[in-house]
Amino acid sequence: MPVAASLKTVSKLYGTFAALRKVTVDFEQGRWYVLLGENGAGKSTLLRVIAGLLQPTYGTVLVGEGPPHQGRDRIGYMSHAAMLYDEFTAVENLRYFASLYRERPCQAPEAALDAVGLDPTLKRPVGQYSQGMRQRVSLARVLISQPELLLLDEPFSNMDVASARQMLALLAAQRAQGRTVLLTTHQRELAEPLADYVLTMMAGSVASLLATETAK
Ligand SMILES: Nc1ncnc2c1ncn2[C@@H]1O[C@H](COP(=O)(O)OP(=O)(O)OP(=O)(O)O)[C@@H](O)[C@H]1O
Repeated sequence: MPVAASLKTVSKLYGTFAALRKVTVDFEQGRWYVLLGENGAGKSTLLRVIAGLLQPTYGTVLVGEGPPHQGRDRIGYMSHAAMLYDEFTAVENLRYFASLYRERPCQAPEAALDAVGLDPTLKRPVGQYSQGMRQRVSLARVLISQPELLLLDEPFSNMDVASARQMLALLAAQRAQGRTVLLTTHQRELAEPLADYVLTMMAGSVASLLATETAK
């Protein structure tokens, strides 16, 4: 099975505190991983290291064949913070983000919004959107460049269950197209039924990596 991302003895230290401790794990291409663990277990740090936003203190991270910054265009990262321009409409936000990808064909902003269940004709700036709507725009921002590796940090944290389920269906469609999804959540009952693997972190280490029925 080809590997989308791989970590070898990766540690991330803040002073003497280890947010990640000697993490070694391969993420197979086209699979869906749910990352679980208590607050502070290191889930966000793991995603940020794979996204190339954090440099590990020790160890090696590969995305495909190379380091994360080489594969940057192939990665879609969605953090807790929405990373949107509040004074712009959703279409304007997406048009701007799409313009940052020079080498990569992007979806039309309207199509990306439609795909996440938002009305592309809304003229309100996203600063006036509800949190759930902002998260949909964030997901559209991530999906617009059609990345092969999706790193999603708590994508449904402020959503109602119906919206979260819609978003999960959308992500399932991404996976069906061969994309790899790594998703952290505290709502395991929502995401776990669709996942191939459940990775549980504890105090900066991988406590377990278990295949679900879906993976078999
Ligand atoms: N810049 C930083 N400086 C010092 N400590 C940090 C820094 N960033 C993260 N940490 C610490 O590293 C640990 C892991 O944080 P991380 O955000 O990866 O956890 P998490 O599993 O994603 O938690 P949550 O579920 O609360 O988001 C935490 O104890 C956090 O306080």
